[in-house]
Amino acid sequence: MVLCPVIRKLQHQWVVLASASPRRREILSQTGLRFEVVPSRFKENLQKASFPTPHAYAVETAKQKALEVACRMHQKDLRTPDIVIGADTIVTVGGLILEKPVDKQDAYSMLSRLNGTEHSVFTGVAIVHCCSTDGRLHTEVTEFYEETRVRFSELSEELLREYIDSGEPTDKAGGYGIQALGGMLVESAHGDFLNVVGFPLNRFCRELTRLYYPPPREGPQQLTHDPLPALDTRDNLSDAEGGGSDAAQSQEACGGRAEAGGERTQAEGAQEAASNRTGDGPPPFPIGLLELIDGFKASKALFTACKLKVFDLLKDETPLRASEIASRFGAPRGGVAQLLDVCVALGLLEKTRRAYSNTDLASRHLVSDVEYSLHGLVMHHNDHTWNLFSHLERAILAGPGPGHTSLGDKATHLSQNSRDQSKEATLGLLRATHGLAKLTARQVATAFDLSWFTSACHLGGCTGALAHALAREYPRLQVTVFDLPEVLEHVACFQPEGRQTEQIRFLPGDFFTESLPDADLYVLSRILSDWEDDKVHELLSRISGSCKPGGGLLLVDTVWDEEGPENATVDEARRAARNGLRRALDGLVWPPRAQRSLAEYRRLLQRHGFRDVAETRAGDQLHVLLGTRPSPREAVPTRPLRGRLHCRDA
Ligand SMILES: O=c1[nH]cc([C@@H]2O[C@H](COP(=O)(O)OP(=O)(O)OP(=O)(O)O)[C@@H](O)[C@H]2O)c(=O)[nH]1
Repeated sequence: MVLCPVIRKLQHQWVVLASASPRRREILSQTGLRFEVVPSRFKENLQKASFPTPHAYAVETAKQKALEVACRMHQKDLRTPDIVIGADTIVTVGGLILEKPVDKQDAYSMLSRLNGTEHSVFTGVAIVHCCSTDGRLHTEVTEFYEETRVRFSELSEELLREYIDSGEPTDKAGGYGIQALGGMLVESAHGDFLNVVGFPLNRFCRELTRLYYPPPREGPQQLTHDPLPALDTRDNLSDAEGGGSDAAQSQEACGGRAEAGGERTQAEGAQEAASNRTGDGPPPFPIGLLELIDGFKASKALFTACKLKVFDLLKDETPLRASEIASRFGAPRGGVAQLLDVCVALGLLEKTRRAYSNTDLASRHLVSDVEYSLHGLVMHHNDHTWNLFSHLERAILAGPGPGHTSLGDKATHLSQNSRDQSKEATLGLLRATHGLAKLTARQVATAFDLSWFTSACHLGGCTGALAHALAREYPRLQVTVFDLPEVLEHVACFQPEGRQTEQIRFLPGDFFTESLPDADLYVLSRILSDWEDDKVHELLSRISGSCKPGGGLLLVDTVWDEEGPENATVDEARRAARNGLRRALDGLVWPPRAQRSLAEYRRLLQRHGFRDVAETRAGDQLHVLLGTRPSPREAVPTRPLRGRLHCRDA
């Protein structure tokens, strides 16, 4: 029986469910819809960290599952389904995304995390309308997600073990099936029950209704196809290539109009435009805009928790209650408990049985004395950047120009103005830059094979984070860190213990006025973008003058024309856009940095006598160029360890 009228509208459409989940098949078949099942081969391996929210990740995975099936069917059958439906269910707790457990141990750690606490279940769904013109597949994607809040009661170890032994957790997101034995674990569920089971049926029907019965004066979205008879289940669609797919593959093969996750569908745009034109009813709730309006509060909560050293208090892994944490600060419990709960919601803390502990993310980066701590960076933003941005309007209205004292004059690179800074301020800046430098140091050190250099000089090398990575990668290399005396007087506390210390020496000096130490390889990391052209030429000509034939210059910096790598995946393109946004935001309060394009950096190196300029990336934000001074006999080969040689000069 078909209760939902919109399902009747689909009676003559060829509908495909791109899922191997028996639960999804069962739920969807309850609508009376006739559909075929073609399990997706999309490998669920999108970078979770690159998504702003867990549900954006689930939606994008659902979309890629559906697109992979649409493309495969189009290619193999030369018959295109009308509609392909994909879904992905995840569980989120304490900032972590849990999918299906890989084994019993994984199931145990998932269920232990969920024990006695509340978590969210998100199912992302993509409805892909397909049509084929001139042999090309065109797709129109509608995507949405549903959230259900589920609370587990306090469960005994024995119960968890028995439940895991039942085998039920294996193919279930978060390691439990609410519809079966797992129902015993659940104290309460707020929201759509079927959403937890794997498919938010109610929301699905509402979305179809919205698509097929749009508001008055907006004609229904017409997709004209030859009606095809609905077919029976056909799990094994042949595929000569075999294997799975990834995001880039499915988008490219489709050649369609699939948008990146989180963006509005055309139908939503049309609906909003229609309601704006006619004034019928309120426009759609602008959730993205409201998140943007509130975004600063989340940053400030993180800053405050770092300032209070909440994550340091919890670093020894003994969970503490709000009252215990409050008493360490000598503060009333109420406000502290609220801050801690906000940190839980932000994925920085976990809360179990009313006690708080650090998430992995916080243990790794927010404790002040761990190897990859970003605590210094957070404090720098709290103590300086925050104030600068509160004067943003003044900075913009005053604008650049003669006599312009930009708000951020004091915050540029250490080597420019550290003489003016108090010791505490210098130390704060060193902590901020050290954290970031450590995170990228290994990628920079291995961007090219530098093993034939025996001595390197890192100009403006600050705390020696990159020097240590170079020494670790190249045991024959002696590295000199050359920086201002007032910088080097603070670096002792940043030095790790270990063998590489013998390979490194710190030499005080000013690279504009004093002779540069001898070295085969000079390194400049994030220096040139702090200086205007005349100073850059001065510095490069000094390096070129000191560099022996066969020696090299390794240049590391951000570039303004970043577009992500060639054939960038959706993730990479998004990251590049975010880096651009970050730079643009900084440009609002700091004096405009001398951002250069990759081609400009390459030309700068060439102009100062460096040849065979090779270029690659190090992580998300940095580009690395290596140029060599020609030796009289032969050019020194440059071999990237990874990545591609994008440009080689004759
Ligand atoms: O309470 C329950 N929670 C979750 C489930 C089932 O868990 C899986 C979730 O995994 P995923 O979304 O990746 O889907 P797959 O099973 O891998 O199938 P696809 O081919 O669509 O990727 C899902 O099957 C839920 O039904 C449950 O049963 N109960």
